[in-house]
Amino acid sequence: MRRTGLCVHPLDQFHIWFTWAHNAGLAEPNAMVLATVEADAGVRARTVLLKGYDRFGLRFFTNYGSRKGRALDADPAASAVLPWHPIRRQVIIGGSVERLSAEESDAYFRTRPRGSQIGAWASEHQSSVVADRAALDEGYARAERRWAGVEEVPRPPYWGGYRLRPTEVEFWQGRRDRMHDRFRYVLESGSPADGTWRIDRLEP
Ligand SMILES: Cc1cc2nc3c(=O)[nH]c(=O)nc-3n(C[C@H](O)[C@H](O)[C@H](O)COP(=O)(O)O)c2cc1C
Ligand SMILES: Cc1ncc(COP(=O)(O)O)c(CN)c1O
Repeated sequence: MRRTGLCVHPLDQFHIWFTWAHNAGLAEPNAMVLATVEADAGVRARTVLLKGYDRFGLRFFTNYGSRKGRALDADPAASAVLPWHPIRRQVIIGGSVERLSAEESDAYFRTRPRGSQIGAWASEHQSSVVADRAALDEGYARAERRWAGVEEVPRPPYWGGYRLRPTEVEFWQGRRDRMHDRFRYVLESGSPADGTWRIDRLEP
């Protein structure tokens, strides 16, 4: 990797890499490990699916009442890792999240298969303890009956998206002898979409 070959904006560079990862046939190139801060439990990470991105940030969807949802609403700081092992690449994004608008969340929810839409209603309290599989299946059947005959299952009020607004983005390309290429974009001034980004090469 060469400094001169990098895009001025990290999300433009991300687009090139994401397209490459997609075309390389990786199983789930949009799977990203999202770390959040919890008031009493430190840091916690889990995988979510990246469902869209632009210069404003990266969008993912979840249950706002889940463990991650509550963590993010109390402290919006977050970091996401896209681990593209087969192509020896990694992207790390740091920043803070904001909720998407109801319209943006509605628009995405409408694209989900009906079964997943029902599932969101059945998993109202995502991340809380459930007695057993039977209780889950009953909940799914109840939600199915509730929306039977309704052509478009509405988005549950507790379900929607977040945008991770980047302030730092690192691109990592594995190379021989552990002498990897690493370039980090840091937002120096302005907003993520149209601010000024500094680019530094890092030691591997
Ligand atoms: C590949 C993969 C993708 C996932 N994508 C999502 C997602 O987009 N949204 C989501 O809420 N959970 C997703 N999950 C489940 C989460 O990892 C997690 O178990 C769940 O959201 C509860 O997390 P929490 O208790 O930290 O809130 C995914 C899991 C895997 C393995
Ligand atoms: C619970 C949950 N919610 C949301 C998603 C996001 O993906 P999709 O909208 O494609 O279901 C996933 C993907 N694994 C998931 O497991």
